[in-house]
Amino acid sequence: MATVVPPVTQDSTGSKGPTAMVFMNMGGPATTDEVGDFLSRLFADADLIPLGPLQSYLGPLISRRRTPKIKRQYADIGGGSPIRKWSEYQASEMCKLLDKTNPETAPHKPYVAFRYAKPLTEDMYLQLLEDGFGKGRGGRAVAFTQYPQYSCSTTGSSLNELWKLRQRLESPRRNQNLSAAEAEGSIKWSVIDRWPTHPGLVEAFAENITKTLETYPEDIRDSVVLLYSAHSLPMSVVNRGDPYPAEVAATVWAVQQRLGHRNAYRLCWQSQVGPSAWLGAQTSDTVKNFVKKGQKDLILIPIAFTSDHIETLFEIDQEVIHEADQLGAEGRTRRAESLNGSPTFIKALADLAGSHLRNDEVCSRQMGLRCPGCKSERCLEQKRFFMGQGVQANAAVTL
Ligand SMILES: C=CC1=C(C)c2cc3[nH]c(cc4nc(cc5[nH]c(cc1n2)c(C)c5CCC(=O)O)C(CCC(=O)O)=C4C)c(C)c3C=C
Ligand code: FES
Ligand SMILES: [Fe+2]
Repeated sequence: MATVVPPVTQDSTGSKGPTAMVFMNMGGPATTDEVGDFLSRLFADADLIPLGPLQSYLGPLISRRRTPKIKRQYADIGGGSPIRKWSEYQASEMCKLLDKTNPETAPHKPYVAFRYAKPLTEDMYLQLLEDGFGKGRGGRAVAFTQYPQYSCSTTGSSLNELWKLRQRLESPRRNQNLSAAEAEGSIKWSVIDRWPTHPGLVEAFAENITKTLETYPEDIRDSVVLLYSAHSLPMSVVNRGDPYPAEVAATVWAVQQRLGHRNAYRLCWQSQVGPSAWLGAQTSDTVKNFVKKGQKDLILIPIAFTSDHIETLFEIDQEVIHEADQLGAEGRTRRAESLNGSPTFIKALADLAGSHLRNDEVCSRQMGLRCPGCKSERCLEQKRFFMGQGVQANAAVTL
């Protein structure tokens, strides 16, 4: 494989570098004016919201109808989502650590690829090519999902999009401008597809929970109930066999173990949208029930997202906790801080990425296995592509 023309000085380039570290996530509107575009991309995504043959008609209709309400929510949390700020910070701090721990793949260059907001996956890909990756010169890039637990509706959707753009921008079959030789030297992708029980992630959650526990008087601290809250899934996705509910539960169990099971806990699910059946118990009902029964000392812990977003800043802080107070919680229902800029969390990201790079991993074995109820050709093709990128090329890709 040809090497990339390094975009930085030769001195800092290791024998296998440079390496692009691409943080994948859903993204969020940076300003209230971007809410319409964000929702229209979200409702156009058949991997997240399958609307059948009417997707291109119904998607824009539903997104236009929801825009005013969601705009107000972003206005209430300060006018936009902080996800871009946190993602860029986390990625660049992680790359600084990797340059020290993994000099052979240095320099590590941070990129962010969002599914529904800027910078979009396409913006990231074009930037990679402009920076000297691909275009016949090869180079290595790691698609690092920022969802710790894998769902086909989140990480799966981002990987399908990445695979689609790779076909469009680098495949000789789709792009007549590329010769076969150039395609030979296209970007070598690997994927960090899930990390629900990474010890550093668990430590970072445990640290933030402990900080919040310490705001309660010592004599009642052990009787505070920990309410882990994750974005829910439609039951149709759960019943298809999506891995997310089991992986979220694995994170919760690992954090509970790290905390020594000193507090009782429940895992509950938030943010369901629309009239269909979603996985419960719902976070808001759970809090209301506990408070009504007299259990007011509750800590809400967002467990499936690594930075703040409307679901923490609006739904938990302004709706759920407000409701608890109205029912008499007297400020005793609180929220643990999101991971955001936690140095423990950033060290965990570097540790995870560092061993992925050192071990030349392609993706997890688990990624090859499709959901038992999956009928999507996109999933099949995407998995074939990413599984076939390296030494595991002949590993079971799936039916
Ligand atoms: C791990 C996190 C998430 C999963 C799993 C997830 C699945 C999922 N979401 C929808 C529909 C919507 N989600 C919306 C917003 C939204 N979703 C997540 C995370 C997960 N979603 C976040 C963090 C956000 C907010 C983004 C931010 O604040 O920056 C929305 C838009 C908001 C709204 O209209 O209410 C929709 C719609 C489905 C259908 C789904 C599983 C199939
Ligand atoms: S929906 Fe899970 S693999 Fe396709
Ligand atoms: Fe969502």
